[in-house]
Amino acid sequence: MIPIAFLEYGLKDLLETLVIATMLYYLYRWIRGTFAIQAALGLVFIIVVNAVVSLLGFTTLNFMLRSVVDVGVLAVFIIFQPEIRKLLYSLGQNTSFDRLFGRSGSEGVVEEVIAAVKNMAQTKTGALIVFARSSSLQDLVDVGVRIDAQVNAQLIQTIFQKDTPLHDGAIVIRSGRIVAASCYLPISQNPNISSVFGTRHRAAVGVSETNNVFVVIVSEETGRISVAKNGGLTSGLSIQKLRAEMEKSLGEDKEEEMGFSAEKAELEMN
Ligand SMILES: Nc1ncnc2c1ncn2[C@@H]1O[C@H](COP(=O)(O)OP(=O)(O)OP(=O)(O)O)[C@@H](O)[C@H]1O
Repeated sequence: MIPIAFLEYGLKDLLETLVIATMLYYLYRWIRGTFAIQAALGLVFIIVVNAVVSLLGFTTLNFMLRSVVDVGVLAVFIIFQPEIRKLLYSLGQNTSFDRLFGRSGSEGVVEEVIAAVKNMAQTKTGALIVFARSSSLQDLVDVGVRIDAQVNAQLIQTIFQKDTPLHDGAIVIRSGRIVAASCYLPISQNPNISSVFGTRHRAAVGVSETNNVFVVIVSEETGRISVAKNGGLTSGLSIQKLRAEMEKSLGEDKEEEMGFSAEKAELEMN
């Protein structure tokens, strides 16, 4: 034990401090760049003002602010609901055995998707392709149109062909198969997404905020290729860059660890 003023600080305390510091660091990384960080700053501001008011002895103001802080715990759960859901999702997913693809065949899937994306980008055919783990996104798949087909470039292009019944919404790929089309995804409320992106891109970011997914988007307006993961969006990818991103995020090495790269994609600001 090392005495620090009136405190006895031992090895156990040091360990506890390190655990708390690590938790806070990861919490910050989690919510960095999201709406939650602004809400967190707002809460911290109220707590600081409350402390100052209390020091100055303003009793009525102190009572009012304390009441606000008292309901803060409930507010935290409401404000951070998407982040908490994402945390619980990923904890559950990282302990489960399911994987993005079976051990074999993932390379073929990547090549088929790349071939489709290349053609759709050239012809400016809008597309939204979600790679999910084997038992995830069931609620979204259920409201889409069940397909259960091998991943094939021509099939993907046919699904996203304008004026066909299935072209609206997203396709979901799980365990190397297209499981559904016309899936409706949650739209991101992140205010940092540039206004040049419409609902297709916001839906891609939205589904990646609370699920461990990798999403490929082709813009109908510009033919631009983008990817979304971990609540971030990277836009204007070349086919080579897309292949690299897919291999990095869906590749077997990462798959061994956690299925997806934990690295956060940059949120497009322009
Ligand atoms: N919540 C959603 N889930 C799945 N797909 C969606 C969702 N919202 C919109 N889409 C798809 O996006 C299309 C509309 O795209 P919109 O033009 O609004 O977005 P965008 O990001 O500007 O895309 P683009 O660059 O292709 O125009 C819809 O026709 C539909 O296919």
